[in-house]
Amino acid sequence: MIELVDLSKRYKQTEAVKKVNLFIERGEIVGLLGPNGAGKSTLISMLASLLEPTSGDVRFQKKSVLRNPQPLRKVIGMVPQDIALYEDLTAEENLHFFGRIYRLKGKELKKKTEEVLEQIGLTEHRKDIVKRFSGGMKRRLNIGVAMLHEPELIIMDEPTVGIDPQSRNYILETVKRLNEEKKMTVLYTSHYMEEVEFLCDRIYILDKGNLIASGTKDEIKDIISLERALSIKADRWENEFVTKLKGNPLISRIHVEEKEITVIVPREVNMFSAIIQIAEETGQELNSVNRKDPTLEDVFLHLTGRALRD
Ligand SMILES: Nc1ncnc2c1ncn2[C@@H]1O[C@H](COP(=O)(O)OP(=O)(O)OP(=O)(O)O)[C@@H](O)[C@H]1O
Repeated sequence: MIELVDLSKRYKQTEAVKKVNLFIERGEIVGLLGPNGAGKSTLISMLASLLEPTSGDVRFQKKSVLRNPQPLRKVIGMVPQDIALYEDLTAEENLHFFGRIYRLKGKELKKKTEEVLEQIGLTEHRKDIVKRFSGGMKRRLNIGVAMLHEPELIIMDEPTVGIDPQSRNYILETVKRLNEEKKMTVLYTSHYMEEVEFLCDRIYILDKGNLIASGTKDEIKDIISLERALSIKADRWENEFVTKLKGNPLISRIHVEEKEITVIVPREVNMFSAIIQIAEETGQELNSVNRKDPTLEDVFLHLTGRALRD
């Protein structure tokens, strides 16, 4: 359906996107994963022909859209990161307003508005002023606006940032449902691994403007099949314990959080006893040491040496 070919964007000093190649097939949910500043917003703005690339091409049904973006624009619904709604209007009034921009009117506009309110779970709040909505409700309405003209492809730029868990789940379920029932193709960007793992058929991982991995979840997790991730848990860390782990030559990657340390080690090495020994030597009390099934988060740590949300 859509193909990006060697797509790049440079803003003065910053190379925000570097020669990215990516494709989206009809009916897929594709995840674009990367930490803040990785270039996700820049990439999807170029894909939606809202931003001109420095070089490379965007193709829709095998034709370049750079000179002729209209056919692509017609089938795209874009959910921006920033909420774009009229705060003093009700949910329904907002949908009517944006519906008219999409040239919907009369009975059709009414019908689409009702359908969208139902899909985003805001039917009961249709007459409420948006100003009084929670952050999560506003986001849901923002998604509703992008769905009014029944886009074939919906692009969502981190739609769950800064909202409560309940709204977040609601949004994730809605995306799944739209894909299954309406056969909507979805490009979903996020820096939350678990969202992408839950939703997406295929995943692209972007870091500092470069695509560093792509494939199905299993393919991506296979990247670290020669290694394994171990989780070490404790209430607090002794500095010396952490220093010794960091200095251990068998540990290729380490990520330290308040109560959990994740280490990546070669598959054939039995690190359990070594970790317990280091703990004994340094007076570190441990709650547990467990082998973890690799998550996409671990893959990112493996590939970049950094955690996604550092
Ligand atoms: N208009 C702009 N002018 C100059 N630099 C920019 C502009 N927009 C983005 N950048 C830079 O390009 C890089 C990629 O930014 P982008 O917003 O695409 O990343 P992102 O992955 O979407 O991150 P976030 O989740 O924080 O939005 C960053 O270094 C950013 O500072």
